[in-house]
Amino acid sequence: MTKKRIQFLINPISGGKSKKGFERLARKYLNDDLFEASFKITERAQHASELTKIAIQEQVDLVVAVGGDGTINEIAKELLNTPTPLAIVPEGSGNGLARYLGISSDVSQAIAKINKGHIITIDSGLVNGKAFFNVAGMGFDALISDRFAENMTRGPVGYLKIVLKEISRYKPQEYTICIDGNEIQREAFMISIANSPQYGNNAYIAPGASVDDGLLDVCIIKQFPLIQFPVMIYHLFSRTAHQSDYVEIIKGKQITIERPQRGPVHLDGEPFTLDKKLSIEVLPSSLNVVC
Ligand SMILES: Nc1ncnc2c1ncn2[C@@H]1O[C@H](COP(=O)(O)OP(=O)(O)OP(=O)(O)O)[C@@H](O)[C@H]1O
Repeated sequence: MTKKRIQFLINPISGGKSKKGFERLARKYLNDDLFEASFKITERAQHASELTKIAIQEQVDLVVAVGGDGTINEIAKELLNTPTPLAIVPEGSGNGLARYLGISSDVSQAIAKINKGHIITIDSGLVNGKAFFNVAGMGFDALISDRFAENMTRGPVGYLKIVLKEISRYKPQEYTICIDGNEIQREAFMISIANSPQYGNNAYIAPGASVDDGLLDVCIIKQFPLIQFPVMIYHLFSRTAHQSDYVEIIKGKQITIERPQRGPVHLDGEPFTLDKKLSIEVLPSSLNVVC
């Protein structure tokens, strides 16, 4: 039997965790009767995309993201609408998509899934032509991703520190939102567009979202009094965000959002600056994932 060629792409900084022993550990658990493995370490942002393009040219059978949602994004956007599946070894700070897909952060268990080779097809989303697979967002959400990217302390503690610093001075923005032809105006603290239910670390912004329903969940979070912050956090972690008076969730396929000016948007936690008008759409069944 010909062995499948598998390309591991390792983000050395994701999750603030050293991956020095990763290759040895992965080789220990990977079934070498089935796979011929190659390992590459990313050297900078977007390098995982470049390496994925090369893997596709070399007709590799499977590309593995060893990192968090940002690493997955860089790899998956190249695998989008190709037959080549993505596999994930969760090594990020939040691991939103991997947690939703039930992929363990334990390397032996994540590799066991690869050995089994069960593949599903999931939806993805586009914001002004840029792909996301977990959650995209604007407003406070995007500002935090921006700050987090510059931050030296990765992981949930670093994230929380930035949130606490920025939250008291953040001003909500006016948005005109059109979801499948229905236009609404909202003043919002932030808007998240969810393909899968959670940001990461089991913080569920869209408890009813599903990666294979052909829909995106538009989560509009209104400005809330600071004293309500612990209650908002409780809603996120108890999967009850939809029950909060400050959260409105509308499902849709074609979405446009217009804001006062060009500004930050995050795609799977990675910061970008995009136009004031955002065209968002779901790409149903567009990515194969081992899980
Ligand atoms: N060698 C490198 N040096 C610096 N940055 C890198 C390197 N390789 C990849 N990156 C960047 O690291 C960033 C963070 O990766 P990733 O999102 O996977 O981890 P995380 O933020 O810790 O996890 P999560 O997104 O699950 O919260 C990405 O923006 C990626 O482009």
